[in-house]
Formats: sequence, C-alpha cells, structure tokens
Amino acid sequence: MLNIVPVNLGERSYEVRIGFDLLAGAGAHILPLLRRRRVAIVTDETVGALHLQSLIAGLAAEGIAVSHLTLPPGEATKSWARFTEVTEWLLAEKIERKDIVIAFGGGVIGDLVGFAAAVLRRGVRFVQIPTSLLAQVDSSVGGKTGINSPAGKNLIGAFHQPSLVLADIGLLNTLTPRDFLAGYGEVVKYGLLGDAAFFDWLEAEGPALAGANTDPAVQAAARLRAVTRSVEMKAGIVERDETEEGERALLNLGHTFCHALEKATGFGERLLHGEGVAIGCALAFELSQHLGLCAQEDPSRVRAHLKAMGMKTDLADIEGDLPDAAGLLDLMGQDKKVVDGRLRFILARGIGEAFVAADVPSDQVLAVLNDALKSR
Ligand SMILES: NC(=O)c1ccc[n+]([C@@H]2O[C@H](COP(=O)([O-])OP(=O)(O)OC[C@H]3O[C@@H](n4cnc5c(N)ncnc54)[C@H](O)[C@@H]3O)[C@@H](O)[C@H]2O)c1
Ligand SMILES: O=C(O)C(=O)C[C@@H](O)[C@H](O)[C@H](O)COP(=O)(O)O
Ligand SMILES: [Zn+2]
Repeated sequence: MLNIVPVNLGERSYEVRIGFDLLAGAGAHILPLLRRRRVAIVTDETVGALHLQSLIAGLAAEGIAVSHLTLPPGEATKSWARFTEVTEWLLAEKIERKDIVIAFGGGVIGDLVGFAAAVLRRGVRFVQIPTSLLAQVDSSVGGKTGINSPAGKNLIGAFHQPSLVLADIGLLNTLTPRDFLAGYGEVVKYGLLGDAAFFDWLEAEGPALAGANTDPAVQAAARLRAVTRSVEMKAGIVERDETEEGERALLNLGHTFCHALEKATGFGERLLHGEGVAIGCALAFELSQHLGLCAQEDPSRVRAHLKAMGMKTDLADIEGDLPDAAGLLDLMGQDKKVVDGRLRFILARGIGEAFVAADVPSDQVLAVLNDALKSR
C-alpha cells in the first residue's frame, strides 16, 4: 500500500510517498528526478549501520551510483561545524547544481542536509528519506531547514523544499522506544492544534502504535494511518502558508517552551526535541487554561494521554538543573515568532482549536512556569 500526499506549491510542488519497502524501490522513485545516475547521501551512524546498504541496493537496482557521508547521531550534529563538513564534502564530491542530495535519517540529518542543499552552489535539489517517526510526520515535509546556534534553536536556516519525500514505515521498527515516543510528541501536536477527532483516535490507538506487544500487521496499519494523517495536515498548512506569515505558526504549538528547554538543557540527550514538544504542548494548554481560554479539563486530558503513553509531560521529568521562570522566559526571547520584541504563543480554545496569540502578558507566562517548576 502506498499513500501519496501531494504538497502543492507551484513549481516547488512535490509528493510525500508513504508506505512499505520504499528503500528497495528508491531507485525507481528517484530516477525520474536525475540528470545523471549519481546521488550523494548523508546519513548518521545509527541509521547508516542499520539501513544504508538497503538504500544503496535500491538505488543500484536502477544503476544509480552513490557516494555517502556518515555523521554522528544526535542534536549536536545540527551545528556550524557539521554544516561546514557537509557542504565541503558535497563540493569535494563535485555535486553539481542539477544533482540530487539525499538526506537519509531523522530530523537532525534532514534539517542539516536540507540547509546545506539550500545554499550549495546557491541551491541544489534534495530528497528526504526520513527514518524516524518525527521526521516522517513532520521535519521531512514543508521545507524548514537549518541548524542550531549557540544563541538558540534553529536560528540559522532557510526555507528549501525537497523534491520528493519517501517515508518507509518499516524503518520505524528499528527505532528505540525513546526515539519513537519523541516522534509521537509531534503526532499528538497535530491532533491538539487542529483535529480533535485525530486526538480521540490517538487516545484509543496510541498504545498500539507504540507498544511492543501489538500484532505487527495491526501496528503497521496504525502507523501508516498516523503518519499519513499527520503529513496531510502539515501539507495543507504549508500549502496555505509556506513561509510562516500566519497559519503555519500553529505547527509551533508547544515549541516556544520546547526550544527554550532544549537550549537550557544543551541540545542533547537530556531532552529530545519531541520530548520538549510534548512538555511544551502540556504547558501551552496550561497557559491557555490559566488565561481562561479553554476548559479546565483540557490540560489534564493532554497530560493524561502523554502519561498513558509513558512520555515526559512535566518539567519535573527533565533531569538536572533548569533556569528559573525568568531565565526560561529570557531564553524564549530568541523565538522566531517574536515581533517588535514581543513574544507570540500558540494557545488553544480547546483540543484541536489552536490559534496564534500576540498579546500574552509575561506575568501570566511566568506564573505558569513558576507553577510548573514547583513540581520539580
Ligand atoms: N524542519 C522541520 O520542520 C522540523 C520539524 C520537527 C523537528 N525538526 C527537527 O528534527 C530534529 C529531531 O528529529 P529526530 O527526532 O528524528 O532526531 P534525530 O535525527 O536525532 O533522530 C533520533 C535518533 O533516532 C535515530 N534513528 C533515526 N532513524 C532511525 C531508525 N530507523 N532506526 C533506528 N534509529 C534511528 C537517530 O540516529 C537518532 O539517534 C530536531 O532537531 C528538530 O528541531 C524539524
Ligand atoms: O514546520 C513547521 O513550521 C514547524 O514549526 C514544525 C516544528 O515541529 C519544527 O520543530 C520546526 O523546526 C520549528 O520551527 P522553528 O521555525 O520554530 O524553529
Ligand atoms: Zn518540532
């Protein structure tokens, strides 16, 4: 079964193809994009060890030659140093403007390689082959690319749409439970921001999606559905607002909190991006309820589902020291949604009813953060 979600952006349009055994058929999917039978693949050590040979075989089946670069896994790879390494390697490989670069990995590889492709020779095309749940449901789609700066998360980057996305659901079987659940944080986000029925479905099916004891065929079908619905939602938003002038900011639900927490914890293993998104979504609902925007039950319902999934939900779930509320608020000052020095938050009137709020008083944010920090 192959689900195809188009992303209609005029001359930058492309398809997200979601299904099984797509690595084996990668050559057939990618060949129509190529001028010469040659690609450059960038991956990370974990994905490379598990799946690179299958991808190379799938490309070789169509006579496509490959050169590849393998980077260390983890958020620290979204750095200036690795960006330099990737771009210089692509140049050393004489990757031309009309060639295709393949980002083969999770969101870290997708964001880094997408950014390298955006600026290499002033722009080469790239294909996303996302291998983590997070990358399949979110980062491989929509063209946000970039790296972290010592000043904050994703502060250096570009919009650069891929030419094709191949999401092979079978690859999710080799994810660690922690990485799977981190990706699930972004899946839940879609329900919370705009599809209450999807959130209802996740409450019922989430444990089967993630669980080790689910019938593999049932689990695969549920994962296909979750990835497809998430991509459909993201594609629709990106089509209407490619460069985040308005509606696209909804995809940032939970992220103002998340990015401050990622910066505070050093962009590493202490807090994965998707974990920060889950905690951030819970805080965004807490703030919405605190401001009288949503029902009292809503934040509890969000938390209850995250907890039922065994996910991080509260600031107390983050090990080690954190800044105080004022310190966290200060870190939020680098958020890309800031306008005229004023923070904007994604808040909600209920589950599935998020909106952009430009007028959130800082003392209310501090009150919610102080409450959340008390639980530590
Ligand atoms: N551009 C966007 O729109 C967007 C959207 C959401 C998140 N992001 C970014 O994505 C990044 C997080 O992505 P992520 O969670 O995929 O992190 P990641 O790329 O670090 O992958 C998580 C871990 O899973 C491993 N992994 C990936 N695929 C695997 C597989 N099939 N089997 C076994 N292990 C596998 C990786 O090696 C890594 O250790 C963050 O930097 C975040 O900012 C970007
Ligand atoms: O695609 C988007 O738009 C998103 O906001 C998706 C987010 O999940 C993702 O983490 C994104 O990288 C955040 O964007 P940023 O511009 O706030 O860094
Ligand atoms: Zn995100």
